[in-house]
Amino acid sequence: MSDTQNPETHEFQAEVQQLLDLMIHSLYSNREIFLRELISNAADAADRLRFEALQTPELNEDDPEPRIEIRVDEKARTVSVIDNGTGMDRTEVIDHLGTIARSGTRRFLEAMTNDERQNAQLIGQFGVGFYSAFIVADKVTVHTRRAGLAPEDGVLWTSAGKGQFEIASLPREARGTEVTLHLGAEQDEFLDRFRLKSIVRRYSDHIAIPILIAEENGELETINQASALWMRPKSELSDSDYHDFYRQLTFDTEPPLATLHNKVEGAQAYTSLLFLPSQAPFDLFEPEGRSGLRLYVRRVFIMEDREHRLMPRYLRFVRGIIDSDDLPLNVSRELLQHNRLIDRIRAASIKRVLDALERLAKEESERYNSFWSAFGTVLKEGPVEDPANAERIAGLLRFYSTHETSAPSVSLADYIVRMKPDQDAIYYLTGESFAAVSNSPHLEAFRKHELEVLLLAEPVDEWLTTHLTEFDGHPLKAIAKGQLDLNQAESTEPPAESVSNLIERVKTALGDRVSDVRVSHRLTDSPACLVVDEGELGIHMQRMLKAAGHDLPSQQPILEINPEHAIIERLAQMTDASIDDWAVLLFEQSVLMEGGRLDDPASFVRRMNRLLD
Ligand SMILES: Nc1ncnc2c1ncn2[C@@H]1O[C@H](COP(=O)(O)OP(=O)(O)OP(=O)(O)O)[C@@H](O)[C@H]1O
Repeated sequence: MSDTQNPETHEFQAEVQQLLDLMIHSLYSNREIFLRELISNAADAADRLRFEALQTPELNEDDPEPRIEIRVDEKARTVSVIDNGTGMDRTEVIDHLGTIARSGTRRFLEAMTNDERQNAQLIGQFGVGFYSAFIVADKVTVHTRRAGLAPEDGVLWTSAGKGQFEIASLPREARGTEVTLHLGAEQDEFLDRFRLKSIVRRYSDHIAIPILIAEENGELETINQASALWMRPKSELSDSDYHDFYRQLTFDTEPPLATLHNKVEGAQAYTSLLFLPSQAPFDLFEPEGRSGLRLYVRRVFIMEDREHRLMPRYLRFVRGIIDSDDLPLNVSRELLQHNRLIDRIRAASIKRVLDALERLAKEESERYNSFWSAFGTVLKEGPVEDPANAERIAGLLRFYSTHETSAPSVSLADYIVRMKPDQDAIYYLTGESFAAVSNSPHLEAFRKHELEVLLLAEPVDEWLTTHLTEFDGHPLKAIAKGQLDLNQAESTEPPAESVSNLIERVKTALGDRVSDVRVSHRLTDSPACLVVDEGELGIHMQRMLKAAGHDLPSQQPILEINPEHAIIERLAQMTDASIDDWAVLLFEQSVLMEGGRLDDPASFVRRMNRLLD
């Protein structure tokens, strides 16, 4: 290419080089995916152009039909992927093909392991795209021209993937991008058209744009189906059609747990094709995770639903597409925010997903449990985010309980079936970790009375329980809050005088560390525990909020002591000054049992040693 001008050499951003090196090593056994990635970029560029041309029809020039072409040159040992999409201008080439703009790729680098298979899956999920070309090529050139610019504005990008790339001006008549791979030694299999076609069919069959290959005699053959799969009638589609489409959409290697394909006719027509994945993507909990549905209007790709307008955040694991016949093609993000049509599509889609989950829970509880272990934490955001559906979502929740400690598989309905005849609430305990809640002293009285308690140890549980206050007419009650009267008779008896005296002395010793000290009716084996008043934030919740930087009004817990415990009996008889140490120690023990931290651990140790001495 002798007529290039203004050549410049640029360094790759450090992470790009790192990514390239890692990718070449870890994906070698899966190297055919480079073609999927290049085709996917070409299709994205075509989609973008279609969208931009709605506003600016001139961008189509006189070539409005999108297409992707694969060309092989056996002599030069090159494979090219050519599109007539948006193309790139010089700045875009430098920005997009020299840096890693997306934070997802950075996280991919962090998540990389030494395990090749895992990395291949990872890379699939992150879709690191363009750079995968270097797995099979020892040199890559990109010749591109931005739609709407003059042929002289064409740009040539060249790199051997070794730290640098060159960029130069090179006129290009055709709009769009041509990526040419100069195959490395031993990559001749990718000169075989038959092999290329089978890769395209495997990975890119449902790309809604024709993918053509130039045969040796120059004739063009269309390789893929090139139709929007979701527009075909259900009866024509097999499970494997859906799976292939799902794989292309999500790069997920596992087939989906459920596929929901619906065509809604009538006043508002739209088609939705929704998938419930069977495994969680890596970025499920990232604020900018690539979750979300894709919105189409009459087969034209409009945008990804990053703002969760089509599907709420607590269902962000649902993948798929919505294709509306009635939205305007020039729909903008702002318009999406306030659109009754979108509201209706959203409500109907939520309903479809909840229906499907209920069906799965009822008919295939084991698969539902595996769904739960992948996405349960996300679904627990539901009652907070979507109060209108809170009761339905609550029915889908699963928990550990004192009845079932091996897996979180207890539903609220299961719990209700096991309730005692006079039991008036669904009991639960929240805390820092499963170990902390399942060994908590708060459970002692419940164990004694054989009352089941749900054990909640995820951070989201604190929010969940502030919003989910009843289920099926039964209130949910935190067992670490308020007074507990499981056995009315016991609690009405006034404490013995020695115990009342002890309580007064402990109160004095603890000062403003506690708001009260009282006799407990929830302990059998432990000497003391901490509780908060009904209506106050739980101890664990207070700690989480403080850790997140919230300024909370100080709420001191209540220390409850168990007068039947040997230590308390002994303390009640004690008269010397060491009672102060004992009081503080009881308090500190109780903080530790809650999974909390001591403000002054050194004093705790000294105090304990004094008493042991
Ligand atoms: N054929 C193309 N036409 C126009 N722009 C392209 C083309 N190929 C790549 N690009 C630009 O380069 C960017 C980087 O591509 P790359 O494949 O590395 O990541 P991506 O496509 O953004 O992400 P992913 O592949 O994970 O979806 C793209 O976002 C796009 O802006």
